Amino acid sequence: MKAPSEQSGRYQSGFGNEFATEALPGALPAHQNSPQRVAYGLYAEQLSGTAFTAPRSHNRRSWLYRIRPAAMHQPFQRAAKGNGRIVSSFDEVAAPPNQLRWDPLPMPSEPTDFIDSWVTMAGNGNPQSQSGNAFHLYACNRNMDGRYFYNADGELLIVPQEGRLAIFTEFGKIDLEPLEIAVIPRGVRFQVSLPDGSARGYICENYGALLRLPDLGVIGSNGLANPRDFLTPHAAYEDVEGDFELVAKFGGNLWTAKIGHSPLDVVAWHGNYAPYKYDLRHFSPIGSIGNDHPDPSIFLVLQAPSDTPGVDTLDFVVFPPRWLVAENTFRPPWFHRNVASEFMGLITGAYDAKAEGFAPGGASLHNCMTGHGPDAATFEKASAADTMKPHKVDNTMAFMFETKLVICPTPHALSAPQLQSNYNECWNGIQKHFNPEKP
Ligand SMILES: O=C(O)Cc1cc(O)ccc1O
Ligand SMILES: [Fe+2]
Repeated sequence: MKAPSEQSGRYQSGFGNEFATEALPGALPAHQNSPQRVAYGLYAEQLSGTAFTAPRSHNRRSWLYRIRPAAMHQPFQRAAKGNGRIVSSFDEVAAPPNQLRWDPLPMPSEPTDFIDSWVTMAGNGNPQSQSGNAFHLYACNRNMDGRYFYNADGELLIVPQEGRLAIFTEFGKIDLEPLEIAVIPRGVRFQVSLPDGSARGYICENYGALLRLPDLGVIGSNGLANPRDFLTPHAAYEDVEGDFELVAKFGGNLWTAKIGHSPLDVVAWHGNYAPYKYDLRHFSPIGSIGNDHPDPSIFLVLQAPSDTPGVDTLDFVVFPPRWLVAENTFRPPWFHRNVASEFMGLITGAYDAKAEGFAPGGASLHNCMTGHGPDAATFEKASAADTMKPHKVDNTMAFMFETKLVICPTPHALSAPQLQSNYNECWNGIQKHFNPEKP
């Protein structure tokens, strides 16, 4: 049998469960958290993800039984900010109300690991006030050998677009591929390797309330993202010593500390604060079976609520393969302006509102009250389509990070060569069809 650190991910199913898992039999203490002496000479340590006094329904914490406590490392020093393009404050440039769209990031020309490859495209709020979010892209081609990372600023929602990620966390191993997502909670240490040699995707850093499954209201007790499809790893650890580096993102800055052992040394853990993954192909969409295109809130996977009921600081929404059957209806997304701001990405295929120009790995930003919707080609096609026939939107997976907060692009995003200077022209070909003589 392989050593626990060499095994690939093994999972427990459910969202926010009270999980219990041990890589060695009897490593978890029974009926208590902090015995005088822990089995196997392990140290007990609590990791809290919410205030100690948070209501039970939202309270998240886990107990970790580890070879050495997390406190054991050299002092942190300020580190270069990865590739210099990680940003956590969003007031450097005035956010334009223009529609913005970017081509995919190219793979790096130099060996670059997951952490060093982040490019912040946009965001709002800041980690110090624990509100808002940042939207990053990554494109990397090197394993994090000897490097470990944690983010004190927010939980990370990782959306791979190309190439698998092997994420070894304190809580166990997550194997992630495009069309799956992972959430790494604030504070959890991890290391990313690239089984395919390179990888590209999107990261949402959520400074606000923890992501949770939305209420389903009149939909009932099933549908959308079902809790049993969320997978949390079983405990897995490595017991290795060496000249390693622990990188922390704290207060918007990257910090680095020497560490003489792997911090992925948790032999057993229990609790409800842990990383998880979810396969977007398991999403069970709800749609219109009569007429009219519904609001995109029907595609909500996870939400980070604000203090105002019904208003979120972050909604993660997917546009999965599905049948369109609404009759006498313009079936793609309609023209619209919202109070919410929308940062979109595409994992595979094409998005049904955009015939051209929105490439897998690319991104778009439509801020609050900025007019957008189907491009001219999509409008013409869908206006003439036969809606007596069902149509399958297939081989696609687009997604949206949507927030009540204005999304400010970073200076880099506004000057990047990937910015499409002619994006707004996709609406220029829209014809005037108005004829007061012809109802
Ligand atoms: O393409 C977009 O802009 C996202 C979106 C999709 C939809 O079906 C309705 C509203 C909306 O903002
Ligand atoms: Fe929109």
